[in-house]
Amino acid sequence: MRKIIVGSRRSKLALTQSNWVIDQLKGLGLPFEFELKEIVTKGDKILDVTLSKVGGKGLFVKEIEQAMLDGEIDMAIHSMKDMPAELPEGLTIGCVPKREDHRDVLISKNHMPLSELPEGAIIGTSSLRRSAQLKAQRPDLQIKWIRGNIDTRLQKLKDEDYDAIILAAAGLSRLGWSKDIVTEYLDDELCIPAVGQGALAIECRVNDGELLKELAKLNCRATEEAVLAERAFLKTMEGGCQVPIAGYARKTDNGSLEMLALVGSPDGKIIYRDTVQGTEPIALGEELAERLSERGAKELIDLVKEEMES
Ligand SMILES: NCc1[nH]cc(CCC(=O)O)c1CC(=O)O
Repeated sequence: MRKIIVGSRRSKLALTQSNWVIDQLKGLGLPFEFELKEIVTKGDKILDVTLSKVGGKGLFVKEIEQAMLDGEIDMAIHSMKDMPAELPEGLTIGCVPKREDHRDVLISKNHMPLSELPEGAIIGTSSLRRSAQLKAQRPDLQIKWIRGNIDTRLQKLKDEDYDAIILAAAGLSRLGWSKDIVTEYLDDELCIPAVGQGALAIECRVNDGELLKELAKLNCRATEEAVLAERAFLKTMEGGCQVPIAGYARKTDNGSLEMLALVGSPDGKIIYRDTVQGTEPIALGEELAERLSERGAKELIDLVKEEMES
């Protein structure tokens, strides 16, 4: 029986996700043995620097991808939202399992929802997307960067002067946290999630036909289509992660796809958002990107990029 080497970051979330996928694949009776191999990435080593300053998204993914291209590992499980818009040549997302809850949640010290937090309350997040959307609703809020894994952030909320933090619902539930710790689920009106949030990406080599054929058994078509639309949007916007950018697509009851997206300024003063419906995922994501661009989102992105570079 072929042994599939699964590369994983060493974080608790990454290991949990990797083991979950392996269990699912075993449950589906795949004709493979699996072995988990831990890989310590650059992103895990520099946890005290703001993500967008050290190369952003690709950081956690790149070294694992290199190991796959080098044949040291055969597949890897990533949080879809950590995946850059484009994959290196030779690699592909072979399977997208069913999406978890896509929403962000607010967890506040005194269990006060966003609307009741006191004037000037301190919110912990290091996501421009989250801070821009919160500031758009509540310009008085103070954003204080917070880094570290999910458990660390929850501990910092207890120990430090944050009034609340924002986390992804999916990460919390995968790590086994009860829904009771959530103060408020942020709906799409309040905070559109990151592209891919709540979904997983199983990455492997394009030419590994044997593995690809078997991975298809765990694929969720509805999630795959939603993620295709969201990632087409991301790619067309060329946002990088210096710019608040959000996108979420879902299948509607009539079988078509509905997608909403947002691009904004980091201070939340400028927000472009729109929604489209359609049937072809990639075209849908591109259409939304073009619509936002026409209204000024592209100039905003270029402006923020220029400011970052100067
Ligand atoms: N930003 C880091 C990150 N990458 C993936 C998740 C878990 C949620 C997911 O898989 O979408 C998280 C934690 C968070 O944002 O709270």
